[in-house]
Amino acid sequence: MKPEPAYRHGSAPKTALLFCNLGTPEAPTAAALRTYLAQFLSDPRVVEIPRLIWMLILHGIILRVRPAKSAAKYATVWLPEGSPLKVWTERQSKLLQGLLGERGHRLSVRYAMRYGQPSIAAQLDALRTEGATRVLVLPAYPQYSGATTASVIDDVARWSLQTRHLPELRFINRYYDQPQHIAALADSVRRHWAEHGRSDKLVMSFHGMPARTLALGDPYHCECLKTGRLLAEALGLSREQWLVTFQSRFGKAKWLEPYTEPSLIKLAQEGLKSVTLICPGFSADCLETLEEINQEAREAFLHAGGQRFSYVPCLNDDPAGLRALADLAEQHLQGWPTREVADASALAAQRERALALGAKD
Ligand SMILES: C=CC1=C(C)c2cc3[nH]c(cc4nc(cc5[nH]c(cc1n2)c(C)c5CCC(=O)O)C(CCC(=O)O)=C4C)c(C)c3C=C
Ligand SMILES: [Fe+2]
Ligand SMILES: [Fe+2]
Repeated sequence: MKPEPAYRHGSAPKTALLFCNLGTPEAPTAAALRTYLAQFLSDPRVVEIPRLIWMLILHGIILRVRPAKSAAKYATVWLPEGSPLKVWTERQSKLLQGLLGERGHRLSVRYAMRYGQPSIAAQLDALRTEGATRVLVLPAYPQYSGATTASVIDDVARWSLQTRHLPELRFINRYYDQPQHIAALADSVRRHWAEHGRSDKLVMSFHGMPARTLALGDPYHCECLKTGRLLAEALGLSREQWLVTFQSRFGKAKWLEPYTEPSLIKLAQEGLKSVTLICPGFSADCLETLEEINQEAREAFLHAGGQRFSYVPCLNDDPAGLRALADLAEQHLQGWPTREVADASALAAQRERALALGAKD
């Protein structure tokens, strides 16, 4: 166990919000991708193949081939400030801090990445040093899956195994069906249609998962389908006007179906002329939405005979999306009095009492 700040009598409880996203490479280079993919793909929550066999495949084949290919894709979406996923996640956490502050909450908001920097452990250490005694962990995934949400919880648990004086911990497992979240998504589609025109179909593409995880009890597939239904209902779409698909298949095994790109090609070949794409499983734009959807899938649809492909950005810094996250945080902060103004005299009296009892300050 690592050394910790000395215990201080009479410190006021302090609450923090830790906003955790997946993580991203430090640069769009093969070397940075190798480091990132090695950590990401070694997580047994992400690849559920017997360890020894998987480590041989990962280090013998994948980490020799994929880094350069993925780096080239990242280079097409990289921003002057860095990886889109990191730029958005950092901005979301700052805006969330401001929004909760405006609502009168005194709490510190930090973001962390499950893979790469800033790590969950480093941010939890920093919060402990700041004196946080209560931490609400918000994984930036609307739908729960073992590969994402549970992996964030694993990482917090790993940190807690090394920590003596633990803060109270709470976790938000999902928010896909929160009415404010669905309303923010629906509004973003309506605004997009007002600006770019409506299409024949709305395709909602979610990150895929191996199909077997559904049979093994992962709720992700159900939560994606329900997100699709709720969003379609909010937009007043009839059943033939929308479709849920799954992207980002990895490896040869069967993943959740229907797959996004083959579905778009089939739709175009059947005569569909225009399509609107949205990725409601991603809280921020990243490689998977900007490159795989807005570049690759767009090209596949147009090449197969489609005429118009329009992409609705993720909620990113959308004010309604952030208000939904702030509402969600407030709901889960209940019972933790973040609005309580620390009463200096009560605190001083508490310290006096502790000293009178002979406790060391
Ligand atoms: C190998 C298995 C993978 C599983 C299972 C998986 C699940 C999963 N991932 C996300 C969200 C994101 N994934 C992103 C990138 C990405 N995902 C995988 C593999 C699996 N994901 C890889 C190898 C990569 C890296 C890029 C590449 O080489 O293709 C990202 C984008 C990160 C970025 O830097 O922009 C996100 C976000 C979810 C939600 C999910 C399961 C529900
Ligand atoms: Fe992924
Ligand atoms: Fe991808």
